[in-house]
Formats: sequence, structure tokens, C-alpha cells
Amino acid sequence: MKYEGLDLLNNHFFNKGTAFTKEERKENHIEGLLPPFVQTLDQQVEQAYENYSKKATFLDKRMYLMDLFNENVTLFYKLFSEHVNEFMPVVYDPTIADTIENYSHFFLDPQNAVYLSIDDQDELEASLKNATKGRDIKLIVVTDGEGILGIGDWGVQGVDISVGKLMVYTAAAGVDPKSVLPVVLDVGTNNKELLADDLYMGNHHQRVTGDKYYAFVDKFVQTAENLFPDMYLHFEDFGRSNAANILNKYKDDILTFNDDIQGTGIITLAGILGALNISKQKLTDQVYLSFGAGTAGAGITKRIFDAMVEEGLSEEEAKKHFYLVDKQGLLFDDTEGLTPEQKPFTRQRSEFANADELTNLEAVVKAVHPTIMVGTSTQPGTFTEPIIKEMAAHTERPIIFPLSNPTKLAEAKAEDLLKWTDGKALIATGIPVDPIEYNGVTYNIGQANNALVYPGLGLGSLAVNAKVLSDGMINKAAHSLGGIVDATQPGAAVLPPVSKLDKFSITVAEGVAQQAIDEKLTSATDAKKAVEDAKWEPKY
Ligand SMILES: NC(=O)c1ccc[n+]([C@@H]2O[C@H](COP(=O)([O-])OP(=O)(O)OC[C@H]3O[C@@H](n4cnc5c(N)ncnc54)[C@H](O)[C@@H]3O)[C@@H](O)[C@H]2O)c1
Ligand SMILES: O=C(O)C[C@H](O)C(=O)O
Ligand SMILES: [Mn+2]
Repeated sequence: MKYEGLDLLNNHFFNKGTAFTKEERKENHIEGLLPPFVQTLDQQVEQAYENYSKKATFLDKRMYLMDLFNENVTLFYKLFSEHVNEFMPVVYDPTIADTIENYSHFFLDPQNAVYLSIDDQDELEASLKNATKGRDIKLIVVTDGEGILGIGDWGVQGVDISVGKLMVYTAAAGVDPKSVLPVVLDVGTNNKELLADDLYMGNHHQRVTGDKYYAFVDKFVQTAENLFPDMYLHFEDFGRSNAANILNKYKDDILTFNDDIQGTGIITLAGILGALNISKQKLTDQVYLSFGAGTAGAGITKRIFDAMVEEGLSEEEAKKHFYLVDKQGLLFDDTEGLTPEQKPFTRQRSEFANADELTNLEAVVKAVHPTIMVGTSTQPGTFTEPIIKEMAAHTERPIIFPLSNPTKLAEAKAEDLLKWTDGKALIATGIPVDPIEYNGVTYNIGQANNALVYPGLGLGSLAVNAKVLSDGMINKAAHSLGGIVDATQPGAAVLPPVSKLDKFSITVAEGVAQQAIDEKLTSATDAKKAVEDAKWEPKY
């Protein structure tokens, strides 16, 4: 489609603003609609960064960047690519949590998202077409807003997580921004605050559940799949009772991915492998404790379990290495309210003399002596000093990952974990943490956030148009992040730094694409070239 005049200036995909040359201005009938001086993209970047830097808070910075995105996508991504480390917490987690909580009050622009309401299902196909006219959609991020990060149910306001994750796909891996679509499924909300708010922009009723809910999700998936047959469908922040059901329903038939289950599994395995590389220990010797065994906790557990089996343990042997702790305490086979994903990793009461006392984390840590503890509980401050000291008393280099997001929900602060373990803990957090000085050593803290892998995983799968996302491809992504950090340096991080996100996303993409080729899930033959060809760059 060719745009000209104001339509061109108002189209954020094609707008170049002051960088339109004299000739382009004439040809497209925009002469006189811009100040006379023709700028380069680099000059525009310099000017935008100056403005950005003057904004005092992360929230103001984010709003400025969203305005810029709505004006000129190329400039936005060029700027983003030059300041990845600085922009990630602004465009994405944790600032995105603030914009989600206040979405209806901040609202200015729908940012190309599609809002699909369970009450207007006959509009679903038209809505997807309206949003994508003339665009070939390859990547959708969809949420139903029920389990946003650890902050819970935010209904239609959750759309910002779809928008933000897609921005990271482009900034990190170069997925063409014209080929992406953020989607929210509005099935209602159980958030009382939103239901009582006249300005709330979503459906003012309780969540629809059960068959009607799944039928709506299916209608969306089938319609999107028909309209965009080559799409990679990324599910984000669905509730605990639906996320795994939806993934299991579609994963063997279409190219689909659940970030909280699979993406988090990959990045946590990568972080653990990084930690073991530093401590020179074996995965199969570890005792793993998952604190909070919901969507992410169970997804990670399964990934680490699979890795232990791959390293030679029988399934029966491998299971003995895992302990899940949720609201009920240690999960036993007779615990009430177990999810299907928790059941394979429960323990038997007969294993413990004091089984009935294992109802809190401290008691469990005392009883099982974990060497790895991963927090996905949404419960801030729950990795307390006594618990961490108890853990560290029984293992030389405790691996401790407080992964709950956003910042206010983390199970512990990295700084405290270092202090309580006298610098021995091998740490990764969900949100970014600045390097920490402790006893004369600078400790770099790895960020175990799925944003470090989902962009490369998506680009690699899309580049070769893989039929499905296989376990092998997922496994490959986890192993692609090794070797980037120099593990011999004192204070080395367990994962590569976000500042290199664009580089290692391509490493992940190439590994994943090659795996798809090896598994015959694509007709492509050259992974490197496919990834290179698929990569979009922000330039005019
Ligand atoms: N770093 C990352 O990449 C990443 C990825 C996904 C999720 N997360 C974070 O993990 C957290 C959980 O996300 P989720 O999608 O799994 O949510 P979820 O609701 O599916 O799971 C949370 C689990 O924690 C349990 N829980 C609640 N209170 C508890 C308590 N007092 N003690 C023990 N367990 C308790 C819940 O019962 C539930 O099983 C969120 O904060 C989210 O931001 C981080
Ligand atoms: O969004 C994030 O920062 C990671 C993860 O998907 C989460 O739900 O916390
Ligand atoms: Mn998530």
C-alpha cells in the first residue's frame, strides 16, 4: 500500500519525519509540511534521546517512548537498539506493570493492538482484518490479562504486556514490526477495583470461564491461524488454571509458545547451567526447590527435570531431585488442590518423620537441604535471612533465583542474598539489578527473564517457518546462552548481560532454526542465512 501526504506522515511504519529528503517530500506531497532542514536518522536519534533523558521518571520516559513509537517506528527502534540496557526496564518490566495498572486512566492510543471481546464474537474476524490491512502478520502476542506478571487480573488493561513483549521481539531479535500484532482477549475481569471504576475500558463483568471461555479462545486461534497461516502464536500471562491447558491443546498442531511456561523454563535452565559452570558442579547432583509452583514454577520444574533426564538419570531417579512448595507448603501426593502440572513432582509423606510440619518454606528448607531455590510465588521478601542461611549451611554455592516480577514482588533482593551467604550465592533475578560491590568484588547479577530468550526463539522459528515449536528447539535455546559469560571472573553473572541482548538473540535464533532443520520441521536448509534474511533493521 502506498501512502502520501498527511496519510504518510501519520503512518508510523512509513513515516520518516524530518528525514524525508527534498525529493521524497515532493514525490509524496508533503513539501512544506516539515521544517526545511533534512535530518539524518542519527540526528533524529540524538534529538530524541536528549528529550528522553530530560524525563524524570521511568513512567514519563515510557510515555515519551510510546509517543515516539506512534510517530515513527524506525526511529523508535533505532533509538531502542542503541540503548537496550537502559530502555528495557522502561519499555518492558517493571515499568510496564505501572502502565497496566493505570491503563484506562492513562489511555491515549491503542498502539495497533486488537481488542477481542467475548461479548462481540461475531466481530472477531473483522477486528483482526481491520488491524492488519495490507500487513502479513507473522507474530501475535496474546493475553487474556488474568495473570499479569505477579500482579494478577487486570482484564483488558493487560494488553500492554502484548504490546511490550512485541517491542522486545523487535529490539532484541529484529522481528519486523510490520509483521506483529498485539492482541487482548477480553473475557471480563474479577478485579473488583476495575469493575467499580467507571473509566475502566474493558467489559464490566466477571470473567467468563469453562466451555464458553475455551470456545472463545479456540475461535480466536482458528480465525488467526486461517488469516495468518505462517504465524507464531505467543501466549502470555494467562491464569494458572488455563495457561497449560491452552498450550497442550495447540502445541502439537500449530507454531505456538507459552512464554511463562516455556520461556521461563528455558531462561531458568540457562541460568542454572551458567551457575553450575561457575561452581563446577553437575546438574544431576542438585536438589531443586520450586517456591510457588504455578504456571512458571511448574514450567521451570519440568524443563530442569527434562534436562536431568537428558543427562542420564531415569525419570524415577530425576523426580527424587525435586520439591515443590506452594501455598499449602510442601506438595505431597495427597495434598488438596494439586494442579495437573504439580502432580508428577509431589512427594510422599512417608519420606519425612515430620511431614505434617512441612507447611512453610523454612521447615521445608531445613528438611530437604536444597542446592537450588527458585521463587515464582508472587510473595515478596519470602526468601528471608534465616532461610537463606539455612540453605547456605548445607551447600557451598547455593543457587538462588528470586524470579517474581515486578520489583515489588521479588522473593529477595540480590544484595541481601550476597550478604547473607557471604558472597557465595549464585543469583539471578527477574528484573534488572545493577552490579553490586561486596567485600571488594563486583558481582554482576544475571537477569533470568524470559525476555532473554523469547525473541531469539521466535525469530529462529519464524525464519525457517517451522511447523511447530518442538522440545528440541526449546532445549537448544536454553543451551545457546552458555559460553558468553567468562565464568572464571570473580563475581561473574550466571547469564549474559542484557546489553548484549541483540547479539545473543541471534545466536539463539540460529540454534533454534538449525534444530528445526535437523528435526525436519521445515523445508529450509541454511539456518544462518534464514535468520539473516528474516532480520529487520531500523533504517530508512
Ligand atoms: N522472570 C521471569 O521470566 C518470569 C516468568 C514468568 C513468571 N514470573 C513471575 O513468577 C511469578 C508467578 O507467575 P505465574 O505466572 O507462575 O503465576 P501463577 O499464579 O500461575 O503462580 C503463582 C504460584 O504461587 C503460589 N503462591 C501464592 N502464594 C504463595 C505462598 N504464600 N507460598 C507459596 N506459594 C504461593 C500460587 O498458589 C501459585 O501456584 C510472577 O511474579 C511472575 O512475574 C517471572
Ligand atoms: O514479563 C516478564 O517480565 C516476565 C514474565 O513473563 C512474567 O510474567 O513475569
Ligand atoms: Mn509473563
